[in-house]
Amino acid sequence: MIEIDRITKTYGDSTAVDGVTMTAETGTITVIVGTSGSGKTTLLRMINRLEEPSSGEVRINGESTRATKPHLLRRRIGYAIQGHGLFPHHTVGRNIGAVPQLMGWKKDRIRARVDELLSLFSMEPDAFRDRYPAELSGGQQQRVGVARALASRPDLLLMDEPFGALDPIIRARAQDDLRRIQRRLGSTILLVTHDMEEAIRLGDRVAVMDGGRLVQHATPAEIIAQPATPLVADMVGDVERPLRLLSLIPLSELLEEGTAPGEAMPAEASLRDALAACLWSGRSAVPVTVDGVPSGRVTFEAIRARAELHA
Ligand SMILES: Nc1ncnc2c1ncn2[C@@H]1O[C@H](COP(=O)(O)OP(=O)(O)OP(=O)(O)O)[C@@H](O)[C@H]1O
Repeated sequence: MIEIDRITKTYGDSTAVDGVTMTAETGTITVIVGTSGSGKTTLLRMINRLEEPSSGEVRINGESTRATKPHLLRRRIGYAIQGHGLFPHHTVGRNIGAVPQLMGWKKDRIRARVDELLSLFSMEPDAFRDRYPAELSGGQQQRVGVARALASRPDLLLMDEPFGALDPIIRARAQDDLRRIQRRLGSTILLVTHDMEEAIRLGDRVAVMDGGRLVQHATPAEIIAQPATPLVADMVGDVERPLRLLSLIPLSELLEEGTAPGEAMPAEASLRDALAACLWSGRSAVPVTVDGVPSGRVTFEAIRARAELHA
């Protein structure tokens, strides 16, 4: 469990983080979201003591971070940043194995860990282990950056805009991967983003920062249903944009051949209605009629892909 206890950071007269208190349970993802300058990065960097708090403290599993030397603390806490920060002259394998090596793991154990992580991120170990970062695509570099941060099974993984540089479609895949791997490994993650949609998609809990303060800390469903401040409401409003756009597009646009179970919908109905029908009834597609005649189907996957184009 991570306990952030009345933590504050001031620079001269200005307060970057103002008395933030919150708890993150082990094995969960907490997403810290807020506009530029709201103090997210400063809050994150106080957890691994890249910044020292002006007051307050952080406890990891009951132990104050002040009790551990910063460089030792940082070996226990993974850190992944936008633009991945890979060592350009080291292979993918050496990059991922960097922290285990510092911790004195045996070669075989490091190798096994590197291969396990590459496989988890859908990168064939034999094909990628010995490549250099420059020989990878942006998305692959980003995955290696996250794999490196996870390599030593840290108590905690801090991620600062880890997907900020990725285009929206790859980004959605990267988020899905992270979620799957986090569940599999049981990692505890604190992730910073300015993107409320990412927060809602990834977070077990979402922490919204505004002007250095924590203005809401709740589940994604609570944030959507009961935004605590007008700013949170605005941020949530942006998320609905893809949904609003789906409500303007008729089923006829994504009509494909095939059948689907359940009640049919007319081709003039909106993608939003079909999405709701799929989610509500647990179907992966709905049958569609044109002028009352069964004429094919629209799949959940196709709607989702379309929504992502507008994200
Ligand atoms: N080293 C520093 N010296 C002085 N002021 C700083 C320093 N670091 C951050 N600040 C100020 O603290 C405030 C919070 O910055 P921080 O980087 O934590 O915000 P953020 O929410 O992460 O923003 P962004 O999304 O733009 O990265 C800002 O007003 C920033 O200018």
